[in-house]
Amino acid sequence: MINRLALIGLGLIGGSLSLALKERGLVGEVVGYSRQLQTRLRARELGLIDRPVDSAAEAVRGADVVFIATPVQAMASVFAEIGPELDPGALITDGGSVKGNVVAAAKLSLSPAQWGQFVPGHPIAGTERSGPDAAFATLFVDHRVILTPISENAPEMVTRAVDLWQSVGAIVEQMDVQHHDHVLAATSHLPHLAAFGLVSALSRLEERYEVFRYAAGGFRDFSRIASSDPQMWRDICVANRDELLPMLDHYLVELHRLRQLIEASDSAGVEKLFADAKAVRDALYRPATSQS
Ligand SMILES: NC(=O)c1ccc[n+]([C@@H]2O[C@H](COP(=O)([O-])OP(=O)(O)OC[C@H]3O[C@@H](n4cnc5c(N)ncnc54)[C@H](O)[C@@H]3O)[C@@H](O)[C@H]2O)c1
Ligand SMILES: O=C(O)C(=O)C[C@]1(C(=O)O)C=C[C@@H](O)C=C1
Repeated sequence: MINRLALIGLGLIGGSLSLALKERGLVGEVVGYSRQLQTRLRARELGLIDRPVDSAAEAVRGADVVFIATPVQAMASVFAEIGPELDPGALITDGGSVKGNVVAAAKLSLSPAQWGQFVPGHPIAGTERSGPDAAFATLFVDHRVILTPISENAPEMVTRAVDLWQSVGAIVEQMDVQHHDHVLAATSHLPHLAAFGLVSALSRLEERYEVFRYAAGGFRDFSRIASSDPQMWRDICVANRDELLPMLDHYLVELHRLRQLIEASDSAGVEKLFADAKAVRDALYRPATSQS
């Protein structure tokens, strides 16, 4: 049970965590701060927070849990602002999609005595929608949450972070910060880059209006995530560039290989590449049978 939760960033992720805790009766009061007054008022109207405040520092005063859910590059200034106001017993955690830069920002802005309180986290759950209206209470149910504890963490703080996510139905795993950023570059950051890139490329075609008029299911499925928030994805791509760029190069090599096969009218080669990819994806998303 949390007495007072400080929520910094009142959008899809922060709002959904708050709704999930409130729905289960696991939190006393939720105090919220977001940059814009309009967002804070909307968050209260939607019941995501009980009390909007005018600064991150004010939000964390007296809180026993602090959850930061702003875009990842904004977290450095948040840590700097909240540091002097944090309760020494408070758990500080976040939902950022990149962990390396967030941990570096925390270490730079919090005092070494506070490092042990910060347990970095990342819910592998989301949608292409953002802002307080996008939040919903069931977002994390049966979804993985990756915690990337740091060596300074007090074991009690890690346990509290695990309990927090499990209490809203998530499956918690732990991994090393750098490994997290490597793996997520592949399965989350690269696909978003590909989707934004495809829509951008098509929108530059002279015949774009004609092209988009006939866009159907395939384009819709592939491009859904290009409707995601540009600021959030700008921050992720820049913060994780060291892992993302080699992954992008790896993808470009594969696209180039495919291009060569098609150019050579190598039907067998094209079919094999597609069949191998289909087998991998089918295995990943095989529908559950009644026996399994
Ligand atoms: N959207 C997803 O699918 C998803 C999934 C997992 C993790 N994440 C991560 O969670 C975090 C939040 O993402 P989201 O989808 O909730 O975004 P969102 O845009 O819905 O919400 C972000 C909130 O942060 C506020 N904000 C921005 N800068 C701020 C600042 N300097 N100080 C205070 N508030 C500020 C915004 O006004 C907004 O209310 C990001 O770090 C993102 O990488 C997102
Ligand atoms: O389903 C979506 O729309 C998402 O983009 C969710 C998604 C992803 O799967 O890539 C996006 C960012 C995250 O940090 C975690 C989850």
